[in-house]
Amino acid sequence: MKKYINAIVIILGVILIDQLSKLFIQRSMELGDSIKVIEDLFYITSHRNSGAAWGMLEGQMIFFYIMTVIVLGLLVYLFMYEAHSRLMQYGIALIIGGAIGNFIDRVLYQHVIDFIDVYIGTYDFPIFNVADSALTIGVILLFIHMMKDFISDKKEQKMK
Ligand SMILES: CCC[C@@H]1OC(=O)[C@@H](C)C[C@H](C)CCCCC(=O)CCC[C@@H](CC)/C=C\C=C(/COC)CC[C@@H](O)[C@@H](O)C[C@H](O)CNC1=O
Repeated sequence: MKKYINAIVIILGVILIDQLSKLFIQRSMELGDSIKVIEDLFYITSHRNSGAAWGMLEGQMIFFYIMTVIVLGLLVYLFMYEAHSRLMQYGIALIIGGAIGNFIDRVLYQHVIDFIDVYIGTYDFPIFNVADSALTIGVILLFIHMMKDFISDKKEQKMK
């Protein structure tokens, strides 16, 4: 039962922070406005994206609705029947929160509000948001969990 409470707190927390940050950007910045936070590294730039990462599948809202519902269904199943480690539970909760955060934008505005603008060297990484960050961190946690599983399986095989 505790794992559900932790997950619900994480999911609601991600959605709240994501939606509040997007609301702030909508209310206090014009589209295209950019505020320097750290010179040549980190800017807050008001941006909209009607696609997925890197603007893929621009405007394909029906695809995004279907994809997100499938992703969410899969993740809930995984969480209920396969998530035994906290790492996996937290990873899945972060991805669910991020997916819902962007889903709310897509349903309300048919685009996603982005504002985190970072430069890696001279490369201007695609502008993203809190939901994307939660999604990406969740994906990384799941990946670490899978690697740990893989390594421990290898060790067990060696001991046999
Ligand atoms: C992060 C997933 C993207 C997010 O997927 C979602 O919503 C999910 C729930 C539903 C999609 C309909 C389906 C996922 C497609 C897979 C995908 O896209 C593979 C991506 C890999 C990823 C590693 C996991 C890299 C990183 C991306 C970026 C940096 O993220 C920190 C760039 C973000 C900017 O392009 C920004 O404009 C994007 C905009 O905010 C809309 N966001 C989405 O579509």
